[in-house]
Amino acid sequence: MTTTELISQIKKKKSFLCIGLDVDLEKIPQHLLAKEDPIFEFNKAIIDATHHLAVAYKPNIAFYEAYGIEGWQALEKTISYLNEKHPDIFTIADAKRGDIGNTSTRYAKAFFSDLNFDSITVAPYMGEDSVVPFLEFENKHTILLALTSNRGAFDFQTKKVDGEEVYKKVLQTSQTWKNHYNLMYVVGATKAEYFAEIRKIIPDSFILVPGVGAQGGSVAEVCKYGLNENVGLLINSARGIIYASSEENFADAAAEKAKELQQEMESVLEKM
Ligand SMILES: O=c1ccn([C@@H]2O[C@H](COP(=O)(O)O)[C@@H](O)[C@H]2O)c(=O)[nH]1
Repeated sequence: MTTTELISQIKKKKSFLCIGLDVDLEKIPQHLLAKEDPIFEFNKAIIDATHHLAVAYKPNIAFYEAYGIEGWQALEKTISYLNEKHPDIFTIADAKRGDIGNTSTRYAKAFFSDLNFDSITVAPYMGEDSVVPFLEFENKHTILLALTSNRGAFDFQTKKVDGEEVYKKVLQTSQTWKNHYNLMYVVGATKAEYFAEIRKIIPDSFILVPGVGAQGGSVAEVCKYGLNENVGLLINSARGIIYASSEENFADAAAEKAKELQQEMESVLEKM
């Protein structure tokens, strides 16, 4: 999907909501465990109930790898279902990959060519040659970790090197790389006070913002300085939506939570 198509979906749905598909068999409604593929059945029900409220879905790959071959097959079925039934939805493989160049090339092939995700999260720690192989794919997006939502973000990302915070160096330096127009960035909702500084460095880029809901971040605080003229934000919530209920009505309960976030986003967009 192109960035222009993503922006047009945001305007059409009046939403910049991304729903995290982080499936935990201990948290899903127990009646689904009797099905042949409980992970896929859970995802399908959540997608069917919420696709009109969200512009993106983000399965975190760890939640699928943790279930071995069955988890991987459920991931394949989920991305195929999204691509076939909802080709207008932006898909994010939250895989946090990145390695020496020839290895990154294989990761890019797996997630972009084989699974056909629109985007993947990548860690910048190994530098330019570990990221550029992902950027070579046209109309695929590489979402670089800049300032993450967790406490550990303060261990390295906000530390200064040569007078500048590491996360700022990540933003500035990556903007000089080949095909940098395929970059987006991760900034946590729990770091809302950093958005004004971040927008000075990357005014036009899309930012994926995890950390609302279960981690306590606020949509309003993120939007204050995070929005740009094309909206430029994808705000993610996983547990706060998908585990709203563990009863049979779980998908309706998820849709209610998604609707609350979508309506908050719609009123933000109306004021732009
Ligand atoms: O900085 C980051 C980067 C990624 N994540 C991921 O986003 C979701 C958040 O889930 P919630 O249940 O809404 O808290 C999850 O997959 C994380 O691994 C993040 O939280 N922070």
